[in-house]
Amino acid sequence: MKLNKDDIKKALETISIAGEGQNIVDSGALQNIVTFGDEVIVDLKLSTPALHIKKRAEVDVMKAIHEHVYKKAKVEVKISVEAPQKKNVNEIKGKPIPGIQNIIAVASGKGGVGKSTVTANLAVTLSNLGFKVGLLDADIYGPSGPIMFDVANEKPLSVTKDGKSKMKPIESYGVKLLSIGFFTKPDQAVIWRGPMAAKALNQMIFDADWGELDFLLVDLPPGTGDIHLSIMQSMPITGALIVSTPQNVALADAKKAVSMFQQESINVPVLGICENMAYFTPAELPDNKYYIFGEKGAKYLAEDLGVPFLGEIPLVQSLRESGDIGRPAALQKGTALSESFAELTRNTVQEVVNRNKNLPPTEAIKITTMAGCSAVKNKKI
Ligand SMILES: Nc1ncnc2c1ncn2[C@@H]1O[C@H](COP(=O)(O)OP(=O)(O)OP(=O)(O)O)[C@@H](O)[C@H]1O
Repeated sequence: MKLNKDDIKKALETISIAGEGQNIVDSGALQNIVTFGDEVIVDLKLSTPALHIKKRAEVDVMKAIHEHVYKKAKVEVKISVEAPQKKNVNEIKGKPIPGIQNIIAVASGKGGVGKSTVTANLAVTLSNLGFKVGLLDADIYGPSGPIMFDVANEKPLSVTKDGKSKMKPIESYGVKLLSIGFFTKPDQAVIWRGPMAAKALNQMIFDADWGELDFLLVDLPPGTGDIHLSIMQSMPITGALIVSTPQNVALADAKKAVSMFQQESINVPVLGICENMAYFTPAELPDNKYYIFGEKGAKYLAEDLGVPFLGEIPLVQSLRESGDIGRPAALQKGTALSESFAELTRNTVQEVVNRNKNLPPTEAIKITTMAGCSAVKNKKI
């Protein structure tokens, strides 16, 4: 007697794994059927290691083949178990924002290392490459977005979208910008700290008319504090980019920032580390490099932590000047500086692509516990 695989498959469509609604063919549990004369081997893949469910599946398969195909068939059932990955229930993730494909948080740990300068230049370089880019300046301690984009005197207007009043980001050099700086005077910044700042940020995230964006860059305040948590609770961050100088004190804080994003309860993929102020080259000695803050410290840190190194930006007077006059230096094409930013941008985009290919899409997870917050505070970093 030669057994027919289609008959066996049909027979197996009559049974299901305990606790699952679909039959074992439709549910994907059936992996393979092999026949030799009156012998048949059925491969099943189950999502549970529970012994009684495995036993029941084995018996059901035998019964179905004996009843529907051939009652003297010699049946062997091979069962493998592949448990679905457990979700971290304490994970801190906010709601996705419709229309926004990727959200990149730019963090530094230490203040003054050039996080905002790197973010602004990354934003204009992405925009020049044809991406739709937004920048949320969430640095409540020193919002510099409005100055760096030469829009310090502007105020976001209110527009009506789908019957709701929304804040319209200010557009400059092709980048849509919202900054806590639009709503504060420099000497008032302190009042925005804490819950008020978190509330204002939420409005800039959800009550703003960002439209369609390929990338929303979020310029975080220095450190690893409450604002970081509140941003991560508010929106699903695709990945984090860490900026550091090669100096030891900055590297120690950059390490803390990496560690914060990699906390189990936060679990934001770190796209990589960018080394800012990597070296100084005087205009009159273009071949000389002076490692004022140390040599390749951030590169070595990235290697140590097993995260990508995204690029190095030199210490250049014109970069500081361009920030102060509100015209990001990367806009000036064909310079060594714009090439450094182009390299950083290419690597960052590549890491976002890798991240989206290898990891599940960012999900909206409701916060049901504050475990994440205490975990951050308790973790030795
Ligand atoms: N590579 C560079 N070459 C020259 N100047 C730089 C460079 N990077 C940043 N700067 C200057 O250093 C200063 C601090 O930079 P920036 O404000 O970007 O730092 P930050 O890390 O965002 O600071 P904060 O602590 O406010 O978040 C600014 O005056 C900026 O113009």
